[in-house]
Amino acid sequence: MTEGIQNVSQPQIKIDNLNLWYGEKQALKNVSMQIPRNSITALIGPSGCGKSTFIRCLNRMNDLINNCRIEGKVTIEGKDIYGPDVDAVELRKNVGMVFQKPNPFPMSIYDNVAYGPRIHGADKKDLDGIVEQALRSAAIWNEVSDRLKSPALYLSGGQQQRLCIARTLAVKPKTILFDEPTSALDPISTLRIEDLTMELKKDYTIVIVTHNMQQAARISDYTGFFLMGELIEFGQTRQIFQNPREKSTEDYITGRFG
Ligand SMILES: Nc1ncnc2c1ncn2[C@@H]1O[C@H](COP(=O)(O)OP(=O)(O)OP(=O)(O)O)[C@@H](O)[C@H]1O
Repeated sequence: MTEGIQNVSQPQIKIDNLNLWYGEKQALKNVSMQIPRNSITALIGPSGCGKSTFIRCLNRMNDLINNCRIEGKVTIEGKDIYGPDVDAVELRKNVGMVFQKPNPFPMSIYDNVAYGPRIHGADKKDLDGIVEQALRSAAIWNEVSDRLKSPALYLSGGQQQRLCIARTLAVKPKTILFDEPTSALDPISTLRIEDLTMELKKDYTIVIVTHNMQQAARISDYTGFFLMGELIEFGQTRQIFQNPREKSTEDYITGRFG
């Protein structure tokens, strides 16, 4: 990797020499990155370059995949998340994830948001407040406050995605991973999620995988460009888009390949 942001003081997430194999196939090659807190980091690159694989390493989602082997170190808030004493369920509470396709549970709007806090032992009397707060933070409260008991699957795709964000916020993570959160949404819903993401960075550290260059340029503070499992370039978004150091970065963001 070329010069980028090498030494962030107290990064929220620090990745050192991360390598990952699916069976014989190496999907991540020696990736190092430091992600500052309360920032948005966009990960871009052509299909199959390892963006989703990388983001899944940050909350150990790859643990769930057979024949997946990981080497290297991922530290979040100073703690090695692959250390022997780490509880992956607890980790995923702190490092929430929102997926490409909105995936509400087949239950009411209220129960979708209350689900996580209930599992983690929230007091029943606190649940109404937690649910309302999460729905407000995800900018959907005004649209659903009068029908909290109706099925989440009745909501539009954009509303479902904001509900999924509310569900993630309800367990009070510090970091949120977004894996192409708007690729299934129309342009208006996309802009709403983008505005929401920028709002959320006040309180959270956000990492977002996106195929949408305008989105990365619009909302992120830092951008990492991946190519065939390698992090080719990582730096401030403005620098990556206006003055990339690597020719392959420039080719990608100007649409010459990918
Ligand atoms: N569970 C798996 N088993 C085997 N190979 C996998 C698995 N998941 C991903 N891969 C392979 O790892 C490589 C990286 O995939 P990944 O999904 O991380 O790329 P990506 O950059 O997120 O792609 P896209 O933009 O298309 O979502 C690809 O070659 C993919 O086929």
